[in-house]
Order: sequence, then structure tokens, then C-alpha cells
Amino acid sequence: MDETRNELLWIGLTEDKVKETIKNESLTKLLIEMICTLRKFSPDKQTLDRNVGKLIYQAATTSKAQMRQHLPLLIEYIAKQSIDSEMKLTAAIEYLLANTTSVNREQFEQSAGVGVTITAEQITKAVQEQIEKNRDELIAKRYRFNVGIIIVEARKTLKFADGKLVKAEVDSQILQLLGPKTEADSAKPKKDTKEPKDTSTKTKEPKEEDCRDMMELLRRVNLHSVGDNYKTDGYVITSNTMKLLSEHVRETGGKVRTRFPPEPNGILHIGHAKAININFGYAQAHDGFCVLRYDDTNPEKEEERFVVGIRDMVEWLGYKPYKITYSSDYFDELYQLAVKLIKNGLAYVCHQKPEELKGFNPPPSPWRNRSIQENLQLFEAMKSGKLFEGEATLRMKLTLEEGKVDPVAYRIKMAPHHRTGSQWCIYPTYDFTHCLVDSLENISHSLCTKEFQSRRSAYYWLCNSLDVYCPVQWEYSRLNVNYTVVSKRKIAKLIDEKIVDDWDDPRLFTLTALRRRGFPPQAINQFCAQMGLTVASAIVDPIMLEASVRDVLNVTAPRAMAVLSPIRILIKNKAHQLVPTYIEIPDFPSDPASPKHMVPFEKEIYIESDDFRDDTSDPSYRRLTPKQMVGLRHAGCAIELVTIHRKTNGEIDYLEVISHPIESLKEKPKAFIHWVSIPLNVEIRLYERLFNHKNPEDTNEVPGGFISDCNRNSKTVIKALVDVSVKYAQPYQQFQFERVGFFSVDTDSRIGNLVFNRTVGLKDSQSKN
Ligand SMILES: Nc1ncnc2c1ncn2[C@@H]1O[C@H](COP(=O)(O)OP(=O)(O)OP(=O)(O)O)[C@@H](O)[C@H]1O
Ligand SMILES: NC(=O)CC[C@H](N)C(=O)O
Repeated sequence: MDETRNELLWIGLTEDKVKETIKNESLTKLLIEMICTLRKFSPDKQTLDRNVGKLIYQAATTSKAQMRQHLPLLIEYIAKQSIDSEMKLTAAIEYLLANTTSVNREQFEQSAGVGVTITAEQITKAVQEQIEKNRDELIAKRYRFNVGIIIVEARKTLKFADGKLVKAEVDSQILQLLGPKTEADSAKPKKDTKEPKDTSTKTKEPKEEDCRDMMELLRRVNLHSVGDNYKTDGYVITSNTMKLLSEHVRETGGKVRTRFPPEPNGILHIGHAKAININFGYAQAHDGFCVLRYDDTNPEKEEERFVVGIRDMVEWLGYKPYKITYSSDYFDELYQLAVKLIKNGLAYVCHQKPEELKGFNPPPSPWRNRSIQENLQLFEAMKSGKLFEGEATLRMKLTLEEGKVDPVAYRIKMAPHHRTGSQWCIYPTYDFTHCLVDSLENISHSLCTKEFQSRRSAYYWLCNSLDVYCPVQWEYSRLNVNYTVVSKRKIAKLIDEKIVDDWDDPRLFTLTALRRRGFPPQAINQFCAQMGLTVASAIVDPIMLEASVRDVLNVTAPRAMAVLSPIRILIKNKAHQLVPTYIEIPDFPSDPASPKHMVPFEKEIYIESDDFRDDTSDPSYRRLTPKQMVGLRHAGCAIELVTIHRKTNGEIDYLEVISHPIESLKEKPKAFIHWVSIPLNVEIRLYERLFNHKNPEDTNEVPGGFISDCNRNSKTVIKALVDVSVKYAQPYQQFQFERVGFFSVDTDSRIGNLVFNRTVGLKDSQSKN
């Protein structure tokens, strides 16, 4: 251990850095190997040049496995100080990555800037040229001008110039031109005048800007540039790679191309919203394209109605596919590629039964080494229906990371396919299909969830074995939400057991359910953006999603008044006996330019029963009591109790009150409550969490299984009174019922028989006065 420590100290690492480095075993091993090589070039030196040490460390951390055979060459140039800056090192590594198979020293030196020195005069001149080019804008914008542009452009002409020197020169020349910063230069820029708000009372449709947070996030994510696949970790470079990559760049025009690949075997859920945002968002953020690809290789499970449903949800989230494809579009090509794999000696027809292949250590296949000719004949027999289901599979000669040997590429399924009908009776598996269709579609970034990380090497193996373009697979974490299940099988069980009504029951976290409950797509996108793109697993509390929903609805859902548990009020005094008085109420009270709606204000009104208390003992209660008036929102008056009329059973029948204009009162009422007059009778559905435990699928938490964890009282249906402004509301239209919560019109609604779902409550602090 001491020896390792001494070696790391020798290259100039501090004690702290040594400790931190030693924790990373593979990096330490690589560094020690590199230092061993370095000592051959600097054998006698007690102390090493600091810059050499720094570059050795940088080479260890930034080089990739696929170029490791060339590290001695790199170390030689660093030791000789012919590569003496970070920039030259980066260029050298780029060259080596692009030329893993053979290195030409002359080209290497040229690419790495060996022997290139940039003088101070050259830097001064290059900066002067750029300042001159941007002179007018610089003078106009002064210190608000983005100097980054000048630095980048100057460095383009001086490839190996030291970045710090260029920046210093730019700063100095700008100071000469503009003089020192004035107070005005340091003042905060004025905000642009506000854009006029959308004044329609309809809930807004998602637009490109609604995906902005996601876009911002994905713009900053550092994945590879199109065609630079070979620079990524673990990418396998063959003698044909560079040629295939340049064809790929030609085909794509150098533009990012991603795909969202759902299997059309069910409806999409909140997790898919993340996948949609990442795939479509990454393409959009980089001016590229995203394909919606139905991954339909499992004929028994797939249905046309799911195809339609998936597309609807992608569009609902605000994304437009560049094109729509199906894995089944490529069945012919895939078959030809399978034949090629057999011809390459890398696949064989096997007759082991699925049961035999289960478990960790299945017996090796006795058919692994049969001849290519025999494999071709048997594969043809599989295709032409001469073998039955389960009698044969085509297997690839490859071991997956998790230890699975020879995964299946094709299996026999005597099932009609929703698109190809009975044309095929053999269907390719995920492992065979996904990478090859990505390749055929020239996907630049194959973005998928973390569980596919262990299949990445198989993905690369297959593309390379068939000598086709190999995309890069990047992984991100699955999104899981607490207090719910999203698996299709489990939701189907909830429906069968009549715990929920259907796939779009608003208590579920499918996208159709969230839409029906009133969650706006903007809020779902915003929530996905907050989750970021990490690979760390993300299990999120629904409260977070609800917070995004409130953020959006606050500015998009017009206000209305609804009383969920009414008491009748009769206003006695004359001013209110006129029939009917209409009051103009803004849809968005905090916005002076808000559109308005009219509601009647008659002598008979309704308020919430808990906005009145007969008992006056609680001084913190701020609403109506026999001793305390309460204000009526938007009506400009407060009501004072005169008489409580009771039914024979003692329950309150109605309250008689008198009203006072607010201006006439010496003391303002402590609270203003909502009310309705000549209201509509509607149905309201209130929802609670469907599951009691955070992880209903975890048998440690819920030993009786997820069904036993269901809250059977999670849906309550009540009758309520709502003001007439909502009379013609359409399904999915959203409202904020003042002081009550956010509500959305349910698809069961009919004019004259409106049904509302409570989307989310208001924040606690806002809910009551
Ligand atoms: N919970 C999730 N979080 C993020 N991405 C997901 C999640 N579930 C699925 N995806 C991604 O969405 C894409 C399409 O998924 P597909 O419907 O084929 O997946 P799935 O894993 O079968 O989903 P499920 O079984 O949960 O319905 C895939 O790239 C998949 O990785
Ligand atoms: N690589 C992926 O994104 C996987 C997609 C595939 N339809 C699956 O989930 O099984």
C-alpha cells in the first residue's frame, strides 16, 4: 500500500487526492501501470516535472478502454514533454480513439500539436481580429457582451493556445476598448416587459415552451456528438467502425436521432413520461429527431388499440414524432441478418426446452456446434412452420454480463401479429431486435433504462458481429412513484378485482388516469425535468408530482366557486332582495388583465357548513359565528347572523343573516369565504391514495401482497353546488374552486349532469382562512 501511495505522490498528487484515488481500484491499477511505463522514460528523476504528473493523471482518467494498447505511446510523448498541455493531450486521445487499430506517428504528432508553440504575439493578434469583428456590438452592449464568443473564435485559429492566456488577453483588450466597468454596467438588466397573458378560460394546451425545463436540462447533458460513438466508454471499435460511423453521419446529416420504443401491450404510465421526455427532449434540445417506434415483437400481447393510445399520450405530452415505425417493419431485414449471423458461425438452432434453460446454471446446449449448413436448414424450417412452438430456438453464441449463456434470438410463435398477420411464425427477441433496429434506423443515442445496462455489451456484440453501424446505448434511471403500482399485470388485477374502474381510473398513475384526474401535461413534464437524468434510482413521493400540478394549475385553471357541504343562507335586508344581481369575477384574481365571468348573487346563497360555527368559544376561528361577521368573496359585503333556523330534529335548516357593504364597516371581517347562488348541482369525485404503504409491491412492507394494501375508501362521490360559470365546461377542463382545490371535468360528464374529479387540494396554508 505504501508503495502505491509513494508512486501516486511521485506524480504530484496531494495526500488527500492520493486517499481519494486509492478508493477507486481500477483507476489506481491503471495509474500504477502507467507510472511504471513513465519510469522507463524518466528513470533517474527523484522528482517529476509537475506538469508531466498532472497530464499522466489526466490521461488515466480520460482515456478509454478501447485505446489502452496505445497508452505507452501517449506516456512517451508526455514524458518527453512533446505533449505538454491539456489541450494537446485531449487532441492526442481523440486521435488514438479514432485510430485504435493502427497509429501513424506523423499523423498522431500533427493531430496532437506536437512541436506547436503559440507565442504571446500570435494570441494578441488573434484576439485583436475577433475584437475588431465584434466592435460595434461590444460598444453597444459593453460588459453585457458574451466574451465567450471571442474566446472560442480566437482559439479556433490558434488550436493549441493556452485557454487562460487567451482569456487574459481578451479581458485586457476589452478593458482598453471600453474602459473600466461603470455602475450602469453592474446594474441588473431590466426585465423584459411582461408578455400579455393568455386570457382564454380554456386550460392551455402544452406547447414547446412547456417542455422548456426538460430542454434546458438535456441541452446541458454531456452525451457524445453524432459520429463520435467511438469515444464513449466501452464502445467496441472494429476495422470497419470509422467507415460505418461516417456513413451514419452522412445518413443523419450529423443530427441527433433518438427513439421512444414502447411495446404496444398496454397503456403508458408515469415512468414512460420520463422516457418520452428524455428521448423526445434530448432530440429536440439538440435540434435532432425522435422516432416513435412500436417494439412489437411479441404477437400474443400486442394490440392495435394500444398503438393508438400510446401515440395519443406522446402527443398529449406535447411531443411530435419525427416518424412512426414498428420493429415489425424490419422483420425481413432482421431475418436476413439472422441468416448472416448463422453464416458467421455465431448463431445456432437449439432444441433445449424453455424449462431446461431456466435458473442460473442451465446445461450447455448439445447443439451449439452443429454445422452452419444444418443451422441454415433448421432456421429455414423454423420460418416455414415445419417445427412447432417450443421445439427450436435460434441462439446467439454470446454470454451476457449477468451470466446468461447464448441468449435466444428467434423463437417460434404460432400467433398472428397485429400488423404482419400470419406471415411469420418466428419472431425475434428483444436482444436480437433492439440493437439492430436502432442500427437500421441510424439511431445516434439509444437511451434506455438502467436495467438494460447489463445488455449493452450484447447490443455492441451483435452489431459488430454483423458488421453494421453500432449506435451508443446510454442509460438513465427508471422512475417509480411511491404508493402505487404501474405494472400492467398488476393494474389488470386491480380492475378484475373491481378495486379501480378501468385503466384510466384517476387513482392510478397511468397517463390516461392522470389526464382524467386533471394533471396537466406541462406539470408531468416539469416533474420529469426535476427528476433529472441521473442513473441513481428514483422513487418519488406523489407529493412532488402534485406540487408541479399546483404550480401549473395556479396559472392556467380559472377560478370558480363550489360548495361541497352546503348550508343555506337567507339574506334578509332589502339591498339583496332585488332579483338577480350579477357579479363580475376575474378568472385569475391576481392578474389585472384577467378575463371575467358572471355569477348571480341572490338573497339565497350557500356557504360551506364548516364556515359557520354556532359555538363562539374558539378565538382562533375567523369565520361566521353568532358573534362574528364573515366577508363574502367578490361580493363586496359581509354577512352577520340574525337567526339560526333549525329542523325538528335540531339540525340547521338555514341561517338568516343581514349583509353590510364592506365600506360601511369600521372593522374589516377577519375572513372572506366562498359562496354560490342559484348554483348548478354537480357530482364531485374525491380521491385518496389507493395504497396505504409506500411500496405496496414489497412483501416485507406488505406481506399480504399489493391487493391487501388497497384503501377501499379511496374514492368518495358527493353532490355539490358550483357557480354557473362552469355550465358548459368540457371534459378535461380544469378549474380552481376557490378555497377548495383544483378540479377537472370528468369524461363521464354531460351538460346538465356535470362530474368533476378533485385533481389535488390546495396547499394547506391556502385551504382555509
Ligand atoms: N418506470 C420507468 N421509468 C423510465 N422509463 C421507463 C419506465 N418504464 C418503461 N420505461 C421506458 O419506456 C420505454 C418503453 O417501454 P416499454 O413499454 O417497452 O417498457 P416496459 O418496461 O415494458 O414498461 P412496463 O412493463 O412498466 O409497462 C423503454 O425505453 C423503457 O425503458
Ligand atoms: N432499450 C429499451 O429502451 C427497451 C425497450 C423495450 N420495448 C422494452 O422495454 O422491453
